[in-house]
Amino acid sequence: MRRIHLTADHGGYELGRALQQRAEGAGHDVIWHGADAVDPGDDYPVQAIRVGRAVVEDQDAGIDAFAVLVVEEPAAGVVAANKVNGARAVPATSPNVAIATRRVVDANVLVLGGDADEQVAWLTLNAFITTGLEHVVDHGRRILQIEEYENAGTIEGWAVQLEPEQIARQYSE
Ligand SMILES: O=P(O)(O)OC[C@H]1O[C@@H](O)[C@H](O)[C@@H]1O
Repeated sequence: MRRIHLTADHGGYELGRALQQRAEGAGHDVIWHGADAVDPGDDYPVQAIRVGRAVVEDQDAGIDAFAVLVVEEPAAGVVAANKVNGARAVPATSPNVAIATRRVVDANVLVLGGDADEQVAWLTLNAFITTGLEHVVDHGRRILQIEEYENAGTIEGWAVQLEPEQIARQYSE
């Protein structure tokens, strides 16, 4: 069971709701962040940033959480969600793509296209939430560099100087 912060704009509303039902049926702790209905006037940045913030806050608190955003054009949602410090938002059109994003960059926000096949989207979501980071020393160091830039505005400092065991320890904390 995982917490899933789920949201969709009018470009992904029907698929978002379908995924909500499936995820709840599978026993996950699903938090729906809107919209409440198809609203052509809603804007994806609000929802993208909302779920980006929610997943980062949960992960900082040690909660096993992910975010999923469904919009018409995934790239738009990815750009918006990645403005949140600590959010690593990626688009994925298949389980294999989702697995790669999790292994390499420990992505925490999955952005799906509203016209995706429901079953493929569900399998993609499941692959995303059940795959972990691989090669923690190398991949973790690079993620720590991103976080260093987010927090300090530089990648010249501590993250690039860590020893492998420090990276593994730091990343697993
Ligand atoms: O309703 P329109 O503006 O045509 O398209 C909305 C979609 O276009 C992009 O902003 C987002 O992907 C959103 O889902």
